[in-house]
Amino acid sequence: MAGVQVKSEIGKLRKVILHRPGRELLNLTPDSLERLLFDDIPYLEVAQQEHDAFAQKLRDNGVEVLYLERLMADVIRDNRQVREQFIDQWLDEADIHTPYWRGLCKEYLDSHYADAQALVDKTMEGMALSEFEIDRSNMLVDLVSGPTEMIVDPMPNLYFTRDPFAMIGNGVSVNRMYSVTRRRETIYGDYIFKYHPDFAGTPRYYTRDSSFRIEGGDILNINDHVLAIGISQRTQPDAIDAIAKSLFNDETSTIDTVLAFDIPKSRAFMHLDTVFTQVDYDKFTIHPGILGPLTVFEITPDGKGDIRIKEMDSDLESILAKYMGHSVKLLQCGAGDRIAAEREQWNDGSNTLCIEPGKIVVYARNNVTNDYLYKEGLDLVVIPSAELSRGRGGPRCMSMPAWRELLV
Ligand SMILES: NC(=O)NCCC[C@H](N)C(=O)O
Repeated sequence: MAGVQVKSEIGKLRKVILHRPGRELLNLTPDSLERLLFDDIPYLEVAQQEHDAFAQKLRDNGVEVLYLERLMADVIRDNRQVREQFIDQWLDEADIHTPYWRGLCKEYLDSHYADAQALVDKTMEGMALSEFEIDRSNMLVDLVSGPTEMIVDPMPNLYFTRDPFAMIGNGVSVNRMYSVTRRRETIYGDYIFKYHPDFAGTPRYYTRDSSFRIEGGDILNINDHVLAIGISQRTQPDAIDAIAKSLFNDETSTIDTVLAFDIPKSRAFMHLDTVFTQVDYDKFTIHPGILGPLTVFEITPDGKGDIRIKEMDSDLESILAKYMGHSVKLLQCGAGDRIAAEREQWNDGSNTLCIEPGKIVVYARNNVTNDYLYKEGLDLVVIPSAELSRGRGGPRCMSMPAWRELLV
């Protein structure tokens, strides 16, 4: 199973990429929360226990669990040149204010982080001013900085491996992220898809240096011909035009239709998968809040290397039925209770990870939605969620499938 294969949202999951939350969460402070896209500070030890329980449930269901941080360490472990290149790129993008501090950071990494795994973990954790024991009496900027000042920000959102890159069929979109804080996350994917023996050579349909923003949470593989992408707070329509062209003109891709779902642009609905995920051949979870305002556009090749766009004028069920070839049922988060829907939506009640048709991983805390999904015949793999949910992402956000069995 070298390379990637993701031609649906529901085919039996065989291989997945996760990131175990690490010390980067310890560098969240009340003042940095908003900028770093968190609403509260998770208790790391418990978040790790919950994440380990998630990974174990996946293994118990026959899924090979790969960790982003280990794949990245594999890439640099025995390759001095790639290691140097990685450090330089990470420093270049770390928003370090002066060449003097860049030099100090490089020296610090070289002298303290010879071990590949320790180095990768450190790049994720960030660097605090307090780690450097140097005379700062000649630098006004350092003297006025508070003790929690970070020289390099942490990357606390890394455990949402869904977003920085996304598998589409046998290829990958390495994304340009919406926020400054998440932009550096794609460095890891870039290196893994360039240099890791299991992933090098995977066709790329989008690159991190593109002009427009797109995130993996907006990308849903409906089947091997149809891809759905959210126009959301995170993903710009221009990026969807670009990726559609790239998919239609690349002979490794079988996608011939992209459906662009125009969802409200807000934090509660940040990605399409925050409000809409497939759970079975003919079932989707959905947040009722998007049903009214949803507009869907169909994008197809025009036969001359460009694209043709058509606004769909039917309801979501009819649109999905048209492209899937059978009727579908939409299962509403909160089971029809609007307050439960909004509360559980905030904790990713619609953001399930399907591990085979009809079997989904869900957060324990969304009990109203979960009871309803259970009564609708779904097989639920329930995971603890007190701390993980503070980052505003659920089981789908916390996982990037690398291999799913094809549907028969
Ligand atoms: N696909 C997703 O909805 N991912 C969740 C990302 C949460 C993260 N705190 C963010 O705001 O980007």
